[in-house]
Amino acid sequence: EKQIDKNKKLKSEECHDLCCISGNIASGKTTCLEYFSKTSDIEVLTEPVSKWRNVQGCNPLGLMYQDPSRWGLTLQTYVQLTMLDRHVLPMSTPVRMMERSIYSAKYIFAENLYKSGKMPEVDFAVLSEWFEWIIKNIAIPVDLIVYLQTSPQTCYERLKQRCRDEEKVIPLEYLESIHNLYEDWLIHHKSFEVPAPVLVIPADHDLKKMLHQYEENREKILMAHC
Ligand SMILES: Nc1ncnc2c1ncn2[C@@H]1O[C@H](COP(=O)(O)OP(=O)(O)O)[C@@H](O)[C@H]1O
Ligand SMILES: Nc1ccn([C@H]2C[C@H](O)[C@@H](COP(=O)(O)O)O2)c(=O)n1
Repeated sequence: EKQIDKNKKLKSEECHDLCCISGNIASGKTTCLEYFSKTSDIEVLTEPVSKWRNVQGCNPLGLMYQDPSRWGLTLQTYVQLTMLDRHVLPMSTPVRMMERSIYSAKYIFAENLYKSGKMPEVDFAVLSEWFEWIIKNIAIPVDLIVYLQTSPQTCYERLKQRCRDEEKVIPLEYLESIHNLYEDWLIHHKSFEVPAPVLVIPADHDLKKMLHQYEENREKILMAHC
């Protein structure tokens, strides 16, 4: 409750809009953000994937895909830190669009590692305590979650096309698990509290149709505040 109060206070005082673009791996989040980045007065923050691939010369993303039981906590701790860093950056424009959030890192990716038996219980407990501490003590306001809803098969095809080295080992089943966790969280409300209203955009379509849908939803996305 305290957290909700804090969020409201921050929102009414500053009247800024934070919209998180969420969805499965390779669902088109970065492409969507690139499109909106051409609009003035919008700040776009993509996920800091380059950091996850290179922290002081090490590659926790690659290590996690090679051996999730050993490196899952390492990656997710670093993801949590870098996402928090994104959330607390002071806003300099009326609207910020951000790729995913600290919530999806925990509720989707950490949860998936744990539920699939690839993250040991003690690792999950430590990560969970960190997460709970953060959301209790630091205001992380989100005004809107835009969910790019895709089929896992579409993501699998786009993932192969993108061809990121670390992700070559990802099977379709992994994308299906991530998809189910997103659906349970944002559509069926069966898992965790959703921190903001959700706008669902069907995202299996070709780029032309996607850009058309972004235009159709522009107002809703940019005017989620106040
Ligand atoms: N609507 C679309 N149709 C076909 N390919 C797409 C579409 N949107 C994105 N892509 C391509 O799919 C890959 C993943 O897209 P990206 O925006 O990087 O996804 P994400 O940021 O969600 O991981 C990229 O190669 C991108 O060019
Ligand atoms: N909490 C997270 C967030 C992301 N990842 C992985 C998934 C992808 O391989 C990569 C970047 O995701 P994308 O922006 O392409 O959807 O990072 C993770 O393992 N844990």
